[in-house]
Amino acid sequence: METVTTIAELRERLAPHRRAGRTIGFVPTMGYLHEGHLTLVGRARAENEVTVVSIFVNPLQFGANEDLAKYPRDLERDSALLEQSGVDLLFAPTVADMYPKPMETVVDVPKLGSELEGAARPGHFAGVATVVTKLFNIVQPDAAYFGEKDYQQVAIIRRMVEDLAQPVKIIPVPTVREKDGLACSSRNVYLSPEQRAAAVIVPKALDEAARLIRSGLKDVAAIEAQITRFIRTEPLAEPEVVALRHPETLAAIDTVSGPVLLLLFVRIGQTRLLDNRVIDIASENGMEAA
Ligand SMILES: Nc1ncnc2c1ncn2[C@@H]1O[C@H](COP(=O)(O)OP(=O)(O)OP(=O)(O)O)[C@@H](O)[C@H]1O
Ligand SMILES: CC(C)(CO)[C@@H](O)C(=O)[O-]
Ligand code: BAL
Repeated sequence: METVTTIAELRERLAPHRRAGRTIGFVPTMGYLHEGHLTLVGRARAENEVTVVSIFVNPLQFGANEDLAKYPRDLERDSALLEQSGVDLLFAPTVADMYPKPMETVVDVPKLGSELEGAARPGHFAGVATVVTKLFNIVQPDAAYFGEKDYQQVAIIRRMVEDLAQPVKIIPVPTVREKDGLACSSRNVYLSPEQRAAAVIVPKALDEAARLIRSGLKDVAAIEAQITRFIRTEPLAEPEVVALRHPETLAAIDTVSGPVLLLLFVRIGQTRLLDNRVIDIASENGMEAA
């Protein structure tokens, strides 16, 4: 594996691969890698001839009072993990490499980006769409891999790629979880042992919603209210977003009449945990019948 830090160097290293017509798979990350990231890398490697991973903690997607300065970083450990995983190129630019001038240009998907997690983090998704577009322009991958844990992020990136005809295939990858069900996340490291134990309420709330829907509850407001109460049974947990939505459009719905997305954004102390599940009772029943 080779590590490069500048846009020019990365383009230079990729040029021979591109001339040889090799397919390029790309995994954008903010580093402090865990099993979730390594699963994306595994998919990229299996499906492409060349694998590029980026590690860049993007200031554009952090609000003024967020954790940009304390976001966990360990490039040495990350490089070793990526090397072991068979990655070809690691792109690890500094902020000055990525943004030599203050950015004037913004890519925004304002409707999808301003609600749910976007309402709690104004400007966040414009920062994500802008850096992902810039990274796509630098790497020019055939396929890019994103975790479904960040469900709204995947929806926004898909829409951006479609609207702007960006020539890249977006591949969503299912959420990788710890043994007790908590989704792997770099920010889990912020949790004290007591908060880490409390965090299991998040995947449990996904199970509880599936149970309520399976039992025949269809009224979305009633299910959201019950899940909010369920999360609050854990005194350390404060639900910020509990939303049942259409799984493809993320549109609000009144009644469960097919597959639904439950999206959760839960604060434990200062740490916000994100999780979601698509609940599809018809297909569960179909599987039972098969
Ligand atoms: N548990 C997971 N399973 C699968 N993919 C994941 C998981 N966690 C993160 N990813 C994906 O890895 C990519 C890089 O994410 P990022 O570096 O922000 O990690 P993260 O763990 O989500 O960090 P954070 O704690 O900041 O949310 C994103 O596409 C993200 O969706
Ligand atoms: C896609 C991404 C790397 C853009 O900074 C980030 O939002 C993330 O890690 O999910
Ligand atoms: N996991 C998405 C990146 C962020 O929270 O800023």
